[in-house]
Amino acid sequence: MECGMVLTHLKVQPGECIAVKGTVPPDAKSFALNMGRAGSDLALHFNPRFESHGDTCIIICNSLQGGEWGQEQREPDFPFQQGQDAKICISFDDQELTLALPGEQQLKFPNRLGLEAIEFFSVEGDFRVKSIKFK
Ligand SMILES: C=CCO[C@@H]1O[C@H](CO)[C@@H](O[C@@H]2O[C@H](CO)[C@H](O)[C@H](OCc3cn(-c4n[nH]c(N)n4)nn3)[C@H]2O)[C@H](O)[C@H]1NC(C)=O
Repeated sequence: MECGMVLTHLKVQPGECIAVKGTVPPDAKSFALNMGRAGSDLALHFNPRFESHGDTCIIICNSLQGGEWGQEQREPDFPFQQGQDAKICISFDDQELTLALPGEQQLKFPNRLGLEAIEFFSVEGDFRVKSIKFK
C-alpha cells in the first residue's frame, strides 16, 4: 500500500489530542491512520474502507504488535463521504484510545499495547491531509 505522511519522534501524552483535517477523494477506496510506537507496533490502525478487502463502508480498527495483527474491531457506523472533508481527533489514556469522528460520532479502541505516549503517526491511502494539530 502506498504511504503518505509519516511522523516520528513524537511525544503525544495521555489526554493530549492529535487533530487531523483532510479531504477524502471522490474515488476513495480506503485510508488508514496509524499510531503507536513505530510502524510495526501500532496501538491503533484506523482503517475506513469505502470499498476494500471485500468490505463496503466500514471502519476497521486493529493493533499491530511486532508486525502481527490483533483481533479486528469492525464499526459499521461510517461517517465518511467520498469527496468530502473530514476531521478526526485522537486522544488516549491507559485504558483506551478515543476518536472524535465527523457527525459527532465517537469511537473507542482498547489500549492493548499499554501505550504511554504516541511516538509514531502515519496516514496512508485515500486521505489528503490539509492540517494536523497537536493540542
Ligand atoms: C476472512 C479471512 C481473512 O480476513 C481478512 O484478512 C485480511 C488480511 O489480514 C484483513 O486485511 C488486513 O486488515 C488489517 C487490519 O486488521 C489491515 O487493514 C491490513 O492492511 C494494512 C494496510 C492498510 N493500508 C491501507 N489502507 N488504505 C490504504 N490505501 N492503505 N495500508 N496498510 C489489511 O490487509 C481483512 O480485514 C480480513 N477480513 C475480515 C473480514 O476479517
